[in-house]
Amino acid sequence: MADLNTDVRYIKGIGEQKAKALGKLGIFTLRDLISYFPRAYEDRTTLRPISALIPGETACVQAMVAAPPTLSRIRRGLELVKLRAVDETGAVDITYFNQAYLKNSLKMGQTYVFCGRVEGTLLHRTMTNPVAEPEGRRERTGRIVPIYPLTAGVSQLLLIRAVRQGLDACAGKLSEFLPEEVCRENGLCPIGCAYENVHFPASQEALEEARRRLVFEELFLLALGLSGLRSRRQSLLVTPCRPVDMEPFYRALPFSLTGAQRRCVEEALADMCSGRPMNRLCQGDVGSGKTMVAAACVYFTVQNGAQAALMAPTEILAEQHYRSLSPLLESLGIRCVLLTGSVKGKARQSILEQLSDGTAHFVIGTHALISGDVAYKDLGLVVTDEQHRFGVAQRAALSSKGRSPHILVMSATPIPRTLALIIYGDLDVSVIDELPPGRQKIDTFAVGTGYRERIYAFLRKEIAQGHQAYIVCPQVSENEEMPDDRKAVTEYAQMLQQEVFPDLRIAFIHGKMKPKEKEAVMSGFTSGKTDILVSTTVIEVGVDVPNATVMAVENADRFGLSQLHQLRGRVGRGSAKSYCVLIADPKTEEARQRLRVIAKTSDGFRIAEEDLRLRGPGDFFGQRQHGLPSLKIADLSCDMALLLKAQAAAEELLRADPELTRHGAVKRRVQELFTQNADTLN
Ligand SMILES: Nc1ncnc2c1ncn2[C@@H]1O[C@H](COP(=O)(O)OP(=O)(O)OP(=O)(O)O)[C@@H](O)[C@H]1O
Repeated sequence: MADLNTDVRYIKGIGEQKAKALGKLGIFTLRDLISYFPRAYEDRTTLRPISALIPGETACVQAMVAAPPTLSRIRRGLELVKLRAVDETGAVDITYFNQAYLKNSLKMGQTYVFCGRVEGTLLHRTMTNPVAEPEGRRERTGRIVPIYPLTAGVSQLLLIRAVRQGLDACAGKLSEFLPEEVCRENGLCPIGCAYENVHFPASQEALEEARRRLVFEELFLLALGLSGLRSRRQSLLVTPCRPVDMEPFYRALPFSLTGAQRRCVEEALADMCSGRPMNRLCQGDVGSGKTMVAAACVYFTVQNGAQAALMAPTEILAEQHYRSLSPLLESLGIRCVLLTGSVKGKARQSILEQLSDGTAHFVIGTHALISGDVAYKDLGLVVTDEQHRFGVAQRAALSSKGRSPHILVMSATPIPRTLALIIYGDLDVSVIDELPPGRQKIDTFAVGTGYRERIYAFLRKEIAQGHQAYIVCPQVSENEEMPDDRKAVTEYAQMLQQEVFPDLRIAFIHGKMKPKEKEAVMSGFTSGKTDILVSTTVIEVGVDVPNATVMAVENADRFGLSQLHQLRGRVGRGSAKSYCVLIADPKTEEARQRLRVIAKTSDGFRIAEEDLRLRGPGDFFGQRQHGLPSLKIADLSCDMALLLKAQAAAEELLRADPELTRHGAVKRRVQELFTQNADTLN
């Protein structure tokens, strides 16, 4: 007797080799098999007569093979099977490439259903490689057919047959685990019905119902799990910070904080005084002034007698933060040090000593800050960047270095709050929804490569007025896998210097330069000694040079929306009018659309939403997921309404039964979902 944990080899037709191939898709048991959801469907319900087949459309037709199929060998590696199929309305000529066996399996006089793209003309219809099935079989035709993601050695037909058997073997074993009232209130169909129809939909409506139930279920379990993490964190106790007079800090700033910055600071300080470890995400659009919120928290922590660490995503940024924050904080009596991978030998030793004996109050660096040999006297606060995917495991690594430090995560990706709850899991969220005063809109233009001369003239004009410019240029290479951005940048900079701007000061920077070289180039640009900085996307995040007013991006169609928004955010950081020029001859409609969106939208929120819509959540999350369970069926770009419902239902259930003691089956499912990612969530 099979159950959900039975090995897939139980299925007829799945031997060692096929089982191995299925393993690559993560399918080992019958449960995995029936939870392997289609990525799309094709509605092959309607069978048309041949006379209604229109070239260019995909359609299904029921027709009889009129004469024995012929096989011809054109050359090595190219065999054609040809046949004519007829019904009472006409004929269609069908060709198969390299499927010689069909010569004998498709038999004259028998009727089949053929599905595929119709080609040719209305007078002479043809089809190439259509799916063919004897009439009445209905595995791949005559119904809504699932389309599964495949891998080598696993075909659609194999999956369709295996899933069919899997469902038949397990149908009775799928017991309902969602509480009855949750199903009722949210109008969810029963579990067995959902699994059947998500694979083999009886109708479009049944498919919708099935998907709805499974998406809800997934988001519901996720929401429950995340709440669990959150409440576990809230049960951790730390010594509450004491309130501190922040006036000296505010007075030391060259500007007053915006209302939004102040609110974020207050939310963070309240967390730190609460007696529980802070775990807060501070979200703000590019240039909204997140660094000062961090600095305020650092000041507060050090006044409380503890140390603080700021972990930047790149060395360039770590150095920039060190340059801008240390004069401010040192003037307030806070000892700041910089610790990156390139600080070595004696210097490193000395910094490590200062951190372990507490003479250094604040350390800025890269991921090296949580590496094994760094010990702190009393680490109270870690400020980090969303790019670090700072999961529970990293937090645990840090906690072992002292008490449970407060954590503040900075993010320049403004995403809807409900989504943030999922992406950032168990973090509380603050939003800086206001830019510092005096900022002007960045004028953004998308232009073709034919405009390059005019752009150079424009750069020259801006530089003549004392401003600076960035030019970002990724390599466009035949070899998509290994674009050599370094070469692109050095050659472009050389060309500009020799042929276009012999009189201007041009520098270049890329990720593969030595840290010392990078530092020298950046400080040259920051101090105004360089007019134009040619760069790869190493300058994408966080670089802050307010005197730069032009960002030109070559091959702009190669970047995603959020990335373009980040790049554009490198200008318009002071009060001078700034410009962003996107240079591209986009080849696809999607790329054109992206450039249009970025040119007319400056609101990071809308751009993030659009990005999510255009790219789909896979890519969006691919970069950002913090070790959360991956979603099998929910699509957060269009399942938002369901997400809200699932979150509400999860909260209600937890209010009634916080430990889920009365809902053992739900609890088990949550644990299963989260233990699949046990290394990051424990
Ligand atoms: N309240 C303010 N008034 C005026 N200028 C400010 C204010 N807050 C920050 N700034 C300045 O605005 C610029 C951008 O600030 P910051 O670098 O903190 O932005 P950010 O939010 O980290 O942006 P990004 O995500 O692009 O790195 C800096 O030059 C900073 O000195």
